[in-house]
Amino acid sequence: MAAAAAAAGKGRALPLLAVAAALAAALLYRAPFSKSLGGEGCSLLPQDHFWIASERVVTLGRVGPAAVEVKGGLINAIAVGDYRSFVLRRPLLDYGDAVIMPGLIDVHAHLDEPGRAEWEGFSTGTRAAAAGGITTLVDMPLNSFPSTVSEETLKLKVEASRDKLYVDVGFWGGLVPENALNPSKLESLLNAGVLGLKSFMCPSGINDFPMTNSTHIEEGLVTLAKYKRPLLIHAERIPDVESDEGIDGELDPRSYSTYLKSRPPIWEESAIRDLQRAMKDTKVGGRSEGAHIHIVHLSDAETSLQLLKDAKHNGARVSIETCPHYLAFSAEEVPDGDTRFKCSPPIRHAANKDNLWEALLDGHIDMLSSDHSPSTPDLKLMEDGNFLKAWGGISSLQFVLPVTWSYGKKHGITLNQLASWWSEKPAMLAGQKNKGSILPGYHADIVVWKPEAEFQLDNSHAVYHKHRNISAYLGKELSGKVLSTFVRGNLVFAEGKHAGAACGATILAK
Ligand SMILES: NC(=O)N[C@H]1NC(=O)NC1=O
Ligand SMILES: [Zn+2]
Ligand SMILES: [Zn+2]
Repeated sequence: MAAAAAAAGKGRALPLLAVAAALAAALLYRAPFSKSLGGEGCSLLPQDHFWIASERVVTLGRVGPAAVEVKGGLINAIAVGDYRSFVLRRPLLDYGDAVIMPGLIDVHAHLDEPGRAEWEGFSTGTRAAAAGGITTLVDMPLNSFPSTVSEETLKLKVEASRDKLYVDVGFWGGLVPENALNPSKLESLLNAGVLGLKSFMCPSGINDFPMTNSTHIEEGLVTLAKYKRPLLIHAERIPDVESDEGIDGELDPRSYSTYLKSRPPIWEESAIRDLQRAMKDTKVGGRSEGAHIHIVHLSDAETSLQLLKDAKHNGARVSIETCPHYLAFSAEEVPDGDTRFKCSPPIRHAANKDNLWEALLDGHIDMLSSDHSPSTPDLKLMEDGNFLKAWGGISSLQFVLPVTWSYGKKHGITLNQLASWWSEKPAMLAGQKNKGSILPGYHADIVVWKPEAEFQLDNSHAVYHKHRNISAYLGKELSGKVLSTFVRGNLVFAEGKHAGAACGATILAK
C-alpha cells in the first residue's frame, strides 16, 4: 500500500523527502497555499484544477513517474511513484512517457517593442516562446526604441506589452553612461521594477544604448548591491592595441573567416580582464557585496573562461551563460555569405565548441539563454552576404529546447541538467523564487515534450517568430517536440494551437 507524506511546501525539507520517495511506493507533497490567476480564454483547458502525469516527470532532483496537481495557477501537490491512488475525481491529463519539466526561463531575449516591433514584438515573440516550451522571458533593454534606461522608458515597455503576452515577461534595464554615475536615476529605474541591469563593453549596434567602461560598471554595481539584483554584461571590448591578426581591406567580407578575425577571442578576454576589479568588489566584504555579475553569451572557452573560473574560485559573485548557437554550430560549418549565423561574440571553431560543452557539463558555465536577437530580413543582407555589414543576431527563441537537446545528446546531457540550465539557474538570476522548478507552491509553469520525436525544421513547420527565414536553424533535423506548455496553470500552447487570449503577466521586481 502506498505511503503518503504531506510537505509544508517548498524549502529545505524537500531533499529529505526526495530520499524518502525512493523508499516508499508513492508520496504526496502539498503546497501550503493556493492563488488563482488567469481568466477567460487564457487556457486551452476549461478548468484550473487538474492533474498532469507521466512516466518522466523532472522534479525533486530526479526523473520518474509522478503526477502533478495544478490548482489556481500553482503546483498544489506532487505524487511520485505509484501516484494513481492520489489522483481521484479531478481530471487527469496522462502524458504517457512524455517528459514533464519546468518551463524554460529565457533570461536573454530581445523583443524589440516598442519602437522596432517590425523586428519581433511581444505577441510574436511570446507566441514563439510558448510554442517552444518557454514560460518566462526576460526582455533586454536594447533594440527596442527607446532603450529601457529609465523609469519612464520601462513604463513604455510595460504599456506596449499589455494584452500581448502569451508567457510571463520581466525586463532588464540598461546601465549606460547617462545613468551609471547617477545613483538616484538608477534607483528610480530599479524601483520601477527592472529585475537587474545590462551593459555593453563594446558598441552595441544601437545608437541610444552606448557602451560603458569599467568605472561605470563599478559604480553601477554599488547601487545594484543595495537591491541585490544582477548586472548582465556583454563582455567584449576592443583591445587597446589591435593585434596584427586584425582584418585588412583585402579580405572578403562574404567569408566567415573574415568576420571571425574581426572579433577575436581577445575581445572577450580584454573585457573580462577589465572587469577584474568589479568582480573583486562583489566578494564578501567588497564594495558592492550583494551585487552579482552575470556574463552573457560567453563564446571564448579559452582564456576568458579561465579568468572567470579563477574569479569564481576567489569568491567573486559571478555567473556565466552561453547560448545554443555556440554549442550547436562551429565556424568551420558556417557557409560563406550565410549571415543568418552572424552574432557577437562570434561562433568559433569546433574545438572551442567542445570546450564550451565541457564547461557547461562541469558546472563552470551556469546556464543557457537564447540571445534571440532578430532584425528585419533586409538588415541581414542575405543576398549580399556581407558579414561585416549585416545585423548581428541569431533568431532561435522557439527552437532552443530541441536544439539544446539534439546537440547535447552526444555529450550525454540529462533531463535534470536541462532543467538546471534552462529553468532553475535562470530563475535564480532573475530573482524568481516561485519559478524554475516543479515543486509544491511554485508557479505551474511547465513544458511537456517528447525528446525522442524527430522533425525537420522545413518550410512546413510552424514558426511563430516574426521572420522565420532569418533563423540559422531552418533546414536542420532536430529531436524534441513540445506537446504542451502551461503558464501558471494556463494551457497556453498544445498540439500546435495557442490559447485564445494572451494572459502572460509582466514581472516587476519589488
Ligand atoms: N544589439 C544586439 O542585440 N546585439 C546582440 N546580437 C548579437 O549577436 N550579440 C548581441 O549582443
Ligand atoms: Zn550581447
Ligand atoms: Zn543580446
